[in-house]
Amino acid sequence: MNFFKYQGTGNDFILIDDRDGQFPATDQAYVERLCHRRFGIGADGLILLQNDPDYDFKMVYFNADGAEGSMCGNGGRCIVRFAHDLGLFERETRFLAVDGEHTAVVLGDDISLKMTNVTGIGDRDGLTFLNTGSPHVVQFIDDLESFDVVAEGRAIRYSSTFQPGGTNANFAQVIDDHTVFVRTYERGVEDETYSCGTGVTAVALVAHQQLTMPDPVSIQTIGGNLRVSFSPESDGRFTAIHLIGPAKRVYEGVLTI
Ligand SMILES: N[C@H](CCC[C@H](N)C(=O)O)C(=O)O
Repeated sequence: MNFFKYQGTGNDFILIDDRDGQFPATDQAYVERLCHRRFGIGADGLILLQNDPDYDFKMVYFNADGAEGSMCGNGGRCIVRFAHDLGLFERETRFLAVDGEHTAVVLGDDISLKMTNVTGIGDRDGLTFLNTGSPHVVQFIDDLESFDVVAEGRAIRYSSTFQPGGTNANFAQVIDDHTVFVRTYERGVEDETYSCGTGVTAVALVAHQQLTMPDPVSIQTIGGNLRVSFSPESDGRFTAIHLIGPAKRVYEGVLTI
């Protein structure tokens, strides 16, 4: 079976064309092994591109621990690039993911991915929490470079407040009046990743609501730059949310395990 490796701002994924439905998707240990950086290909997650009768394709996303995850924004941009590379559409696409319908547009090196609407930004035991397709805590701090993202993120991820599912944890530092630097501890990878698409989306919306940062918000991550545009609604919801940034094929290979 062939596989492809893609990355979006350093969030890296194994992509498999599973339109024939042959991939053993229920074998969690196998997916985990493929994502392992010593025993496998190495990736933050694995994504299947499957057929769907009503859409250009369907995205099935697994975290590096082999379990099916909630929505993945960078993975969403990568599978759009993959579908484009496979010739499934020319400029605009409509696909199905775990959180429902998404549309996306190819803009040169960038993919603009429409994210699910956000119902509001809440407070859970003093922590800012929202769901952008995946659950995210957002915390603004002053010196993000020297911050212990793994220790602090893990404490939030496993705190009783967010059980049983847990949450992703994002730490953000304001760079200027429209730019934020973000580092994320990802559930399911159980480590800091170079970038998290649903996470930076969450940070942008919180930066708008709490710090009046205007649309669009520019985001810096360890793996590169993203932009998030959105429409704030009067009832606290956000619509027309777009995550915009690069997504690239890195290599292709043949599975021998
Ligand atoms: N890397 C992903 C997030 C995956 C979500 C996953 N960590 C979970 O909560 O299941 C992104 O770009 O949005």
